[in-house]
Amino acid sequence: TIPCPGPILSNHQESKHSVYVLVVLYTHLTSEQDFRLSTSIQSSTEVTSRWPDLTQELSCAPAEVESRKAPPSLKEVQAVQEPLGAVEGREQRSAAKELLERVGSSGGRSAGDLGPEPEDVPSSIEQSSENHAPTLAHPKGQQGTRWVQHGRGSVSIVADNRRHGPQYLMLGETTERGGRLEIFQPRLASVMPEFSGYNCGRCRHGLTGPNCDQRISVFYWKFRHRGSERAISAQIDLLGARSTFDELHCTTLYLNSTETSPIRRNPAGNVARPMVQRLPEPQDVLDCLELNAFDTPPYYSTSSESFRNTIEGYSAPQGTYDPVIRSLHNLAHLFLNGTGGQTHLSPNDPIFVLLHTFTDAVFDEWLRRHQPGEIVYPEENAPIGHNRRFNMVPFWPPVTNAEMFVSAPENLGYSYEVQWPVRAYTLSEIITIAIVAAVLVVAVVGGVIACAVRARSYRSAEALEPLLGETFRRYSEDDRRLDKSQSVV
Ligand SMILES: O=C(O)c1cc2cc(O)c(O)cc2[nH]1
Repeated sequence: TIPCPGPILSNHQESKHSVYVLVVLYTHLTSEQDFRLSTSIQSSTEVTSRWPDLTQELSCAPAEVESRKAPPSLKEVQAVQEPLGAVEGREQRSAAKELLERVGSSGGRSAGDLGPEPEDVPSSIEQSSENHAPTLAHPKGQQGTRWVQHGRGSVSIVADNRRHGPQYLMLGETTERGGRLEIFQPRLASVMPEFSGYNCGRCRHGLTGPNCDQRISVFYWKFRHRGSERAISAQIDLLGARSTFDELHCTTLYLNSTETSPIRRNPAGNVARPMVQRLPEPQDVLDCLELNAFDTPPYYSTSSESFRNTIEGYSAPQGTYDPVIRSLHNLAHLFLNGTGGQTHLSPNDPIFVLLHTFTDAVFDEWLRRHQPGEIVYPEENAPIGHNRRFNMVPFWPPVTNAEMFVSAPENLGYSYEVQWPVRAYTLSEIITIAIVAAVLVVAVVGGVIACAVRARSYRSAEALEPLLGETFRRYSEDDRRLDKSQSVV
């Protein structure tokens, strides 16, 4: 029996750093009963939550995982994203408070374990006319992160009121109660650095064992050459039989669902969609790595010439957006043809981890090659949750997209040992190279011949030299004689 890959995995928003995602998820499981999330309204924009001291944890290996008190679920975190717009005017303030308190109470807060009590109560909650999201005004007219150190660290929650994109169509709709449906994006602040995918329990991230000197490795699914589908399918079968995966019943993903269903998989079996019967190839990876722009408006699945959208797989590998194309990450998902091909279920298939580890490796390689600053990450107008300072929902503790827009070896404590394929030359490049090489050969050979001919003519000139010298001497003697005679005159 193959174990489920950790808890019921949510694919609500896939992370760019899959390994990090795992760390966070395992961390969720390792949270002990003294885990607490104390939420209080520090101000309209701040909520402080505390984390237990987990320094006594031996390891974050899943085998040792025990979950006694769950951290807040996505639903609970989303409680603060509920429609503030459904209530209006003065009601908004108390509604905001209620929503935030609901997160606090559902997150395990208990008397005596509370973080600092609220100091400020929001003075106002303003509805921005420009933004989709209501603006929670900081009482002191500023936004900032407030840090409270405790064990693994505490977080403060700050609101980032930058505009988000219009992709979520439900927003702004009138609800049955007559209010307007809005999403309040809490945009939570960072946790302590060692918690952000770095300190997985007692040892540093990537290390385990009694002395923390044993390295942890994760495998990844590397895309292979054209025609490797059959071989790959056979290897995929090693991760569980296709179609009937009877021994592994994972809870289906819909939150709070208790239903279970087998994982299904039939790689390359989607005859109705031949385009997804093939896998991405190394050249596709190389092509997407060459894209310079991290993202382009509208920062969505329709973006063109965007590395993000290309590695995601909504563009051709060279970057051009085409609605019928599926490539790279998406193509691999759809190739699996079953649980792994459905956005809301795919993390339940263990192969998800391997695919996302490789996707993360490509992203990391792109960061290494292009060395972008966070400035290239869209600051606003990306879909909800995807602005630079927005949080990667549903991960908790919160981490912003900017914080994960960093190279793994230098910042996150892990690295990939991937041998990136070398780019094959195109026909026109081969012809150009051939012509240049031919011209060079002609030039070199011509030069050598010219030198040889010259050397030869020098040698023959030298052979004549004594004769010529003699002649000149005689002439000069004649001249001297002539000069003398002239001077006498
Ligand atoms: O249709 C797609 O492009 C598609 C399916 C699918 C499934 C999945 O789990 C993903 O993470 C992405 C994805 N894209």
